[in-house]
Amino acid sequence: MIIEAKNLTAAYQKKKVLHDLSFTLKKGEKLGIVGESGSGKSTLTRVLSGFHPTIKGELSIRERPVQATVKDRRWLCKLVQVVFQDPFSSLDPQQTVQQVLEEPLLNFFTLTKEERNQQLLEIVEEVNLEKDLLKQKSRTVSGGQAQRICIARALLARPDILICDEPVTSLDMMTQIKILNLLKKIVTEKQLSIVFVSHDISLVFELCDTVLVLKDGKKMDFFKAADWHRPERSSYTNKLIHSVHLK
Ligand SMILES: Nc1ncnc2c1ncn2[C@@H]1O[C@H](COP(=O)(O)OP(=O)(O)OP(=O)(O)O)[C@@H](O)[C@H]1O
Repeated sequence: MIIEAKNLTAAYQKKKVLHDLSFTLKKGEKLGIVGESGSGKSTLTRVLSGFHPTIKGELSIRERPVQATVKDRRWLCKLVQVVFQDPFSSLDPQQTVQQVLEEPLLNFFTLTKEERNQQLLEIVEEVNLEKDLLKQKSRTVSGGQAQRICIARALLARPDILICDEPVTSLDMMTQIKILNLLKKIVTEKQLSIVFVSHDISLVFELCDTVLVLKDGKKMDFFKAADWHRPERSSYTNKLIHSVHLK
C-alpha cells in the first residue's frame, strides 16, 4: 500500500474535524475524496502531506509512519506533491515561470543546466504551455496557465503521490474543461498514485478507481468507482450520486 490510514482523527484547536478515517491506496491507484464544503477534504490532504497533525490514528506512506513533523515534511515534500485550488496561492509572483519550474529540479535532483532545460522544454509541451511563457513572471499568466504551471512543477518532482485539491474550482468553465482534460491525460499515462479532491462526485467517478465519501469529517463510504451502482451505498452517497443524474 502506498497510503494506509487507520482511524485518522484530526482537530483544529479542540474541535474534531476528521473522525476515525480508515482507507488505503495502492500504488498507481486513483483515490477520489468527495464531500460537501466543510466535510474535511482539505484537512485530510493536509494530513496526507504532513502539514496537519492527527490526534489519533495511524498514517503510513510507503509503509513509513507519518506524523506532521519537520523531518516527515522534508521526506514527504518530494514524494507527495499537491496542486491547490487557487494556483496563484502557491506561485511566487516575482519568479519567472522558468524559475518556478526549475525549483523541483534543483531541489530534488542533480542535473546539468542542459538536462534541466531539456526537462523544462518537455514538461511545457506535456502540459500544453507556450515555451515563450518561461520568461514571463508568474504573476502575469492567466489562471489556466497558472494551474498548468503548478501541475508541471508537481510532475517535475517525480512524486509517488499527486494530490489535486479541487484543481479546477477557481477556473472559468472553458478553462476547467481544458485542465480536466490535461489531468485525465496524466491519470491515464502516468503510473502515479493520485488523490483527487472534489465536491463533484461525477468527476471523481470519471477520474478515480476508488472513492472516499466524507460528511462532517466522517467516512460515509469507501468503494470502487466501478461499483457505484451497488445498493449498499450509504443514503448520503446515493443522494450525491442522484444529484448529478448518473445512470
Ligand atoms: N485553519 C482552520 N482553523 C479552524 N477550523 C478550520 C480551519 N480550516 C478548516 N477548518 C474547519 O474544519 C472543517 C473542515 O474544513 P476543510 O477545509 O477541511 O473542509 P473541505 O471539505 O475542504 O471544505 P471546502 O470544500 O469548502 O474547501 C470545517 O468545519 C472548517 O470550518
